[in-house]
Amino acid sequence: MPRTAKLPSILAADDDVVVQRLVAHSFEAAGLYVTVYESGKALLDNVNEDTLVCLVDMVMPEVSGMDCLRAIKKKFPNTEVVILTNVNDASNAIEAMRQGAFDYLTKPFDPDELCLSVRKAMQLAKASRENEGLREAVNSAPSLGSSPLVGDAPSIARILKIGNRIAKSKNSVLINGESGTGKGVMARYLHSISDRADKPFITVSCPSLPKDLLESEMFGHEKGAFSGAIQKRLGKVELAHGGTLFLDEIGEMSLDLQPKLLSFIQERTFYRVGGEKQHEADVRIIAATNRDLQQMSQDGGFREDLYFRLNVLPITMPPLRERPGDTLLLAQHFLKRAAKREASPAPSLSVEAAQALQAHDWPGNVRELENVIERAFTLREEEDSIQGEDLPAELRAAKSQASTATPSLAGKTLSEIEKIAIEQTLEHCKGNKAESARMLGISEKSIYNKMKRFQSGS
Ligand SMILES: Nc1ncnc2c1ncn2[C@@H]1O[C@H](COP(=O)(O)OP(=O)(O)OP(=O)(O)O)[C@@H](O)[C@H]1O
Repeated sequence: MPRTAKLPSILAADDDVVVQRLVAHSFEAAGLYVTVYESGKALLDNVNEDTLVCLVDMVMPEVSGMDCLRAIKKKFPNTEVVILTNVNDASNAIEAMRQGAFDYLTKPFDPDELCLSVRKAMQLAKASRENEGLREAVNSAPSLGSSPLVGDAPSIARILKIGNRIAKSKNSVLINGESGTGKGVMARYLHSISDRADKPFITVSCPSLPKDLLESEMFGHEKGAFSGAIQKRLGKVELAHGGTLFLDEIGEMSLDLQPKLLSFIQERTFYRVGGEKQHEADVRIIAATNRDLQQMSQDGGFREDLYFRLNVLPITMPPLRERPGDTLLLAQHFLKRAAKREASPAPSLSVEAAQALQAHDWPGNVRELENVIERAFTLREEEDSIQGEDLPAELRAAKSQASTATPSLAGKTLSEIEKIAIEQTLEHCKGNKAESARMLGISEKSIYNKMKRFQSGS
């Protein structure tokens, strides 16, 4: 018999009654609605195109988790499947990932990790219904050597929404944001959901070359154009023909080269260095910067006309400290990625480590988080978990400062402690109730109800 059935978006199947209960409780506590079945067959009888995610035990009599996975993916490719396995079943789990499972978790599972994984799977399932092409972007587009775009903060969701429209346009995009916020990831994502996705995505890193070489890097050169130009070389503009040219750190481009780029954007024509023949290339420009180009153009450091041409479709990547809910999501993602690379189960994050990650300000944004997690994964003391001590000292210090700032909870009632936790989380999330709910592991509705109760003093 199904245990809970409010919304049909998540289905689960496990033949073990204890696991059935645990799954139902974990989801309920996280504000997610699930219907739990006692067999793979019962689940397959009930799955339909509205099902976002199925959580299936790998080993079940008659219809196994793998059978469920194959049947679901064949009939409902936009339904995501998360597999539950035993620790010693890693090779099957890897096979399941190859067959299109979204994720696998080993038993005994951590309820937070389970809910996080299922939420991510739901996010992907919803997004791929809106846009079939998104799957590649979220699950990684190997041909681009890119990262998937992970994040479900409202600010990121808004960007993804406008991103779907921006991707279809031919106009230039300017991605602003602090270093490490994922401007490059966003550029690849836009390319991967555009109708140029099967054409090249070529990056030019503007600060990496002296200005003369940058012109040749972009537009190519003819043989003998300068000493060292022993043969003709195609530029990145030509290599990107039909696709996207990503100009990283455009604010570093010299004023001498900027008119040539402007002319290319306007006319789609260019000359190779040392050449007299005009060439054409059909290229969509995406530029990124961590500098204030508008201010630079007012101060004369960047051409204003080029700024306007680039800034037709602006996107701003929010810093990680403004989307604290994404910190753990990204941390889990980097852990899973590292674990998959080594074909081992992903270690969990201890409460202490998770708190330290959330207390940190992340001046280096996602790149800094990625490095911290990679380091912790490699140096961890315990095989199956990341502890506070596995993190760099400055993160542990930030956490202990945060905890000394917390008022003592001794002598308070549970209800008072709950109130403090909710108020502090809301403050941490700048009043964002959806993010706070996710962090606290309760539903947004529970936050509203509890706040109402606190206000009425009951
Ligand atoms: N949303 C995200 N999901 C997954 N990985 C991310 C995300 N955002 C950033 N990263 C990872 O963080 C690192 C930095 O990202 P990226 O290079 O895109 O940032 P950037 O803003 O372009 O940085 P810079 O301004 O220094 O060039 C990369 O390794 C990238 O894979």
